[in-house]
Amino acid sequence: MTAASDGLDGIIAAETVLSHVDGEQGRLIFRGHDIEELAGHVSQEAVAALLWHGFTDEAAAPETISRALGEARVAAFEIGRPLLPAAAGLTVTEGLRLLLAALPDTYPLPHHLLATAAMPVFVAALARARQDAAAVPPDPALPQAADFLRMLRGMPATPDHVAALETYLVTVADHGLNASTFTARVVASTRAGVFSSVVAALCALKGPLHGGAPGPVLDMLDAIGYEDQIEPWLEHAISDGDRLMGFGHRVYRVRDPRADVLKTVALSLRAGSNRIRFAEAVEAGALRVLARLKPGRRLDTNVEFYTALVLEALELPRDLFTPIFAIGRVVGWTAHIMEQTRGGRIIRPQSAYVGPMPKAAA
Ligand SMILES: CC(=O)SCCNC(=O)CCNC(=O)[C@H](O)C(C)(C)COP(=O)(O)OP(=O)(O)OC[C@H]1O[C@@H](n2cnc3c(N)ncnc32)[C@H](O)[C@@H]1OP(=O)(O)O
Ligand SMILES: O=C([O-])CC(=O)C(=O)O
Repeated sequence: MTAASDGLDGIIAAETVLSHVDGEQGRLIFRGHDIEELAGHVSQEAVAALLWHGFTDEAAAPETISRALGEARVAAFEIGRPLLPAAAGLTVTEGLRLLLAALPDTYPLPHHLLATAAMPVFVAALARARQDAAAVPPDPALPQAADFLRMLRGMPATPDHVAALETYLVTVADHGLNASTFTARVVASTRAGVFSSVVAALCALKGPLHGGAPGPVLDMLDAIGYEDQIEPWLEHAISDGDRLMGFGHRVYRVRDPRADVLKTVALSLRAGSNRIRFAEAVEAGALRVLARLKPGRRLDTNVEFYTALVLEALELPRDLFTPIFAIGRVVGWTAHIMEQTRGGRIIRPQSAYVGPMPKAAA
């Protein structure tokens, strides 16, 4: 047997038509479209139409999907609202895990639609419940991004906020075989169903090394505080063995293309603000420090650095960042789940046993 690959690095574990991450060129393609062609130009529903195409029975037009998601948000609200008291005392991500796990496998709506629609409904209701505010019912006529902000805030969001969130949700919709998508595909490969696969994916996303990085990015900016502290603070963090959140990637050896897409969004919301200028200085300092202290590894900015600044500019609380990532990524998860269950075999790699062998019989 060959040696194990640490972290499955470089192992190709699935064929997919959904997305391609070109780590050398810094390019991300969704089904034949560069991310720059989609983000800021199309709706989340249009990306769902693109990624789900061929896996579902319903017509793939974005308007049809928008209507179906609207109806599914109403259904999700009916399922989730009575369960909110059970989430008291949990974080929003933990509450989301609980409510998603309660989606019944027998529910008579297409499960990829209900899982996708449930995300904004549950996140908004859980965030409001935390502040003793009543859940706001969905408006099925709105697109997901606009309805999420409306359900969260209890009032319609401004067009610039809706557009910024929409761009973010499109940007993070899919990303090859990242940890959460791989998890979704493993669970789907056992035929456990869409809801179980999505719950498992959310659990993988929750970790700080994957979708949990943007909140800590802001914590890092706050902790650094002043321009003259940037490099000393970062050097100290690395010498303590910490990782700089928002930097490094398993696949990209150059800058993550989504960083520039989201930097443009952050600038559009907060042009000329001290916060963005400071973040740019921290980014530049981090790249210098990483090149100096980790010379063997090409570490660059990843999607999470400017995600943090976009979500902060949208005045969203830090503990909602991971669940909001899930509102975008569920489109990719469900597409991969459907792709995996179309004839894919159970995912079952092997391990190399390095433990002791039984003692020979005396
Ligand atoms: C949506 C997303 O999930 S994007 C990723 C979000 N996560 C983060 O931003 C967290 C910070 N980044 C990281 O922890 C990593 O870069 C990961 C998890 C994203 C990728 O990890 P891997 O490709 O497995 O890199 P690996 O863990 O093998 O690290 C290789 C070397 O680079 C170093 N390194 C990698 N990322 C960083 C970082 N952000 N800061 C400091 N050092 C780093 C490691 O310490 C290691 O060096 P060492 O061998 O001297 O210890
Ligand atoms: O691809 C990865 O490993 C992590 C990532 O950037 C994502 O999931 O968007």
